[in-house]
Amino acid sequence: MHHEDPQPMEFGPLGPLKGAATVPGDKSISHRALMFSALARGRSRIEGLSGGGDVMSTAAAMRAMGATIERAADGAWEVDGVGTGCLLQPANALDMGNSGTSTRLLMGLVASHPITVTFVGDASLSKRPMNRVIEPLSRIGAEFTAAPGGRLPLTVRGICPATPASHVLKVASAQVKSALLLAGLNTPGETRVFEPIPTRDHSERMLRHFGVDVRVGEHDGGRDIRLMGEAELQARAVKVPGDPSSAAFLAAAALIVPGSDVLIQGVSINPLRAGLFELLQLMGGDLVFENARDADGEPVADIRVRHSKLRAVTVPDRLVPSMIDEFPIWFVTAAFADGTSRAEGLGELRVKESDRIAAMAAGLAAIGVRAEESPEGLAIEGNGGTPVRGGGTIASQLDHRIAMSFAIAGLHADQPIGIDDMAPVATSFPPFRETIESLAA
Ligand SMILES: O=C(O)C1=C[C@@H](OP(=O)(O)O)[C@@H](O)[C@H](O)C1
Ligand SMILES: C=C(OP(=O)(O)O)C(=O)O
Repeated sequence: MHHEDPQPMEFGPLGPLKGAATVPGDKSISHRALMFSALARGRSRIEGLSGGGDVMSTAAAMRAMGATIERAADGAWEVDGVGTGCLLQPANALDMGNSGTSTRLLMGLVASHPITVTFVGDASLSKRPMNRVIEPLSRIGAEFTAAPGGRLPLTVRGICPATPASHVLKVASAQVKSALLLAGLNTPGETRVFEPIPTRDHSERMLRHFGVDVRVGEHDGGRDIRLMGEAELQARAVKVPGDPSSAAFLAAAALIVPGSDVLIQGVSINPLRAGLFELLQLMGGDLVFENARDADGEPVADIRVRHSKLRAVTVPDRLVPSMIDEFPIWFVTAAFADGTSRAEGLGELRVKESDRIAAMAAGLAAIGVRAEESPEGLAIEGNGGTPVRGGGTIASQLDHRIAMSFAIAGLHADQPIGIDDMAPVATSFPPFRETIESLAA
């Protein structure tokens, strides 16, 4: 495990943001592209993979279990996979860094292979709950030992052949859903997952792209997913679209900084990821999708965003899962709207890289924004679009999204906002600062 030196930084006004920008490849899709190509037999090629630290944790883990993963001269990644059922016993514990997605999906993959794997992670990841994956994976026969409360460090003893199961998700979590589907790949027969509330469906879409028999039915507002094991994945070419969760920061910046007009190119607008964009439109934000197209089964568009006068809004429940990672930057955006904005049903935010409700409430108070925390929500008093007071130093708590959210607030503040540590931003958006500066130039 590496501990990087903290990188304190200040963010103040930079002038209107103008012109075009791109964002790193989608983090969720990148994890899956690496895992599936590492499991396929033959050579896959991935274009647009995220270079963020979380995705590199997945790459290192798949290498440790036998895949060859190399960067080609043109920047694409080439992966030689091992074949389903043929993951190798890694020599050492797998270091998942800051990445919940890597940890939970790989726990599922390992669960149906005849190997024993220990997962470790940084201080943030070591606080996050893993029982949500341990419990259903125990039903297929895998065995676990974990730190108290079902946390990392954690060891999975996989079972082969595993017993196929039919699961009903207790939390709306694409990570739990995906862990169970990935366990199903090397399990004989049918693995079934019912999610009462639909979550991001990148695993289902990409498994089909790799030739796996995955069927999705809809009933009672939920989704019933059936996967047929033991699945032979076919090596494929994958194009990873831009990350909407990274684009969210640029879109928010353009909306709140007067005079801005920005085009964010090639972003995934998967309906189960695009909740924030719809919400910003509901608030009166001038945000439109241009040139909508398809990239290997994922919908993609360029997103044009201009500075706008925003109205406060109460977040409709139906949008919550499709903007789950965007709440920190939405809270900041709401601070510039006219009136008090509210969101409830956000209990999951308390178990992300930080407690994102508490971290945002504390940070907003520090920059002069009134916000009121409830057990599962936050209400934010907006100022109608004037600069926030700013000043102070934000504790980013090893959470990239907290750090980036307050950096954006600094772009429309009377006094610059200090962030105690911008290093975590490299987990998802390494060129964050450069991208903002290039739009301001
Ligand atoms: O499946 C995924 O790629 C992710 C699912 C979400 O987590 P949960 O499954 O915990 O909701 C999200 O917050 C995370 O950033 C990525
Ligand atoms: C929650 C996040 O990621 P993960 O769960 O993979 O750490 C995130 O990127 O906001």
